[in-house]
Amino acid sequence: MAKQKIAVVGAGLIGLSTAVYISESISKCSVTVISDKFTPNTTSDVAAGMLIPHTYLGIPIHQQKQWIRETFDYLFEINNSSEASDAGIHLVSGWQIFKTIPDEVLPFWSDVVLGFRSMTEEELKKFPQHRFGQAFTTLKCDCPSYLLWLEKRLKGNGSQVYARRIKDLWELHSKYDIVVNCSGIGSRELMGDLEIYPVRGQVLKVNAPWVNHFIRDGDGLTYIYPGIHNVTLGGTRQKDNWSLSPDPRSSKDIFDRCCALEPSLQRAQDIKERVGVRPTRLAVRLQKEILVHDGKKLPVVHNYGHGSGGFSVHRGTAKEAARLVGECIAALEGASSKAKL
Ligand SMILES: Cc1cc2nc3c(=O)[nH]c(=O)nc-3n(C[C@H](O)[C@H](O)[C@H](O)COP(=O)(O)OP(=O)(O)OC[C@H]3O[C@@H](n4cnc5c(N)ncnc54)[C@H](O)[C@@H]3O)c2cc1C
Ligand SMILES: O=C(O)CCC(=O)C(=O)O
Repeated sequence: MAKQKIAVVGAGLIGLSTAVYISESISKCSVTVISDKFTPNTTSDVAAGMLIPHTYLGIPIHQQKQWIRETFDYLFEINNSSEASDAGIHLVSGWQIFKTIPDEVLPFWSDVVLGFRSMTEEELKKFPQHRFGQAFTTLKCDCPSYLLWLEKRLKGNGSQVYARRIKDLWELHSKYDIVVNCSGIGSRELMGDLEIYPVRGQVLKVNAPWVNHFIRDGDGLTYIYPGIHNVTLGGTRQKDNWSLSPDPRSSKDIFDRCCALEPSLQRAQDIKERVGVRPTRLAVRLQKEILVHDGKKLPVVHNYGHGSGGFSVHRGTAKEAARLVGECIAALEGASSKAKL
């Protein structure tokens, strides 16, 4: 039987990781990634890349936990291999701190990360404004390195990558059998999906190599995430704001908030401002849809709307998207053998 031709739209984290999963798990297909932007110009490049799960209110917790576990296990395996430095994956330990005791003293992902425990009184002395804290070790991606590594894996297994903006997924009908839509916030226009909205995030990337413990305020607004090449200082969460221009007042506010938690950051050098728009949705859209035009059909698998948590769940959602692609292939093969009878 001829190989099914799969087009993956989007070359951010979700498109590349989904394309890798499909190309490495389904032998009866060829994969082409089509995107208008690539690393270093995607939202995924701006992210801190921490595996710190965010809750999707529209998805059952057991499902989210499975995605997080699959992602953690996958990246931990890379971290334990000679690929770790190329892929930009490393372990990082630190603290999430709270001014008041949180509702979730034991979050649902506490047994996925490593060594989760409450902070001791001695540790909390570093943060006199905070009363409670959680200590754990998690994984972090250096985002541009990880995106390049995924792209290299794809090209290495014979997949194609093209630059092109898609106005309508139907454009792909004449050349491809199945389309996988990983266009992130682009799906608002591409699919007319008004359930997805932008949440603007501004961060600073600074040189402060002496900072190697992460610190996250439990309100989710202020964080210090040490990485391989720089430390990410955050942040902002501005709903319905599309602006990709850095706002100097936000930069000062972020810097001051982070210095209040880690005063040594006053000496940070080489401060760069970065902005991204989180593709936010109550639930990741992970489902099949059949587009129909003039009696012709095009199966589509959607995988978009990862909001603040794309890095934390990407391998799990890529696996689920690949499973749906497998179902589309089975249906296409079933239809073509029936046609031959
Ligand atoms: C400041 C900030 C910090 C973050 N930190 C973290 C973190 O620490 N941990 C975490 O888990 N998550 C984090 N996130 C969230 C994470 O970045 C996102 O969940 C993730 O990057 C979404 O990936 P994506 O591939 O869906 O989107 P994108 O990276 O935006 O990729 C979408 C792709 O689709 C392409 N595209 C769109 N429309 C079209 C079209 N019509 N035709 C062709 N191509 C199209 C784009 O060019 C792009 O290549 C952070 C986000 C921000 C903004
Ligand atoms: O929320 C965090 O701590 C990680 C960074 C992030 O996911 C974000 O800013 O969206």
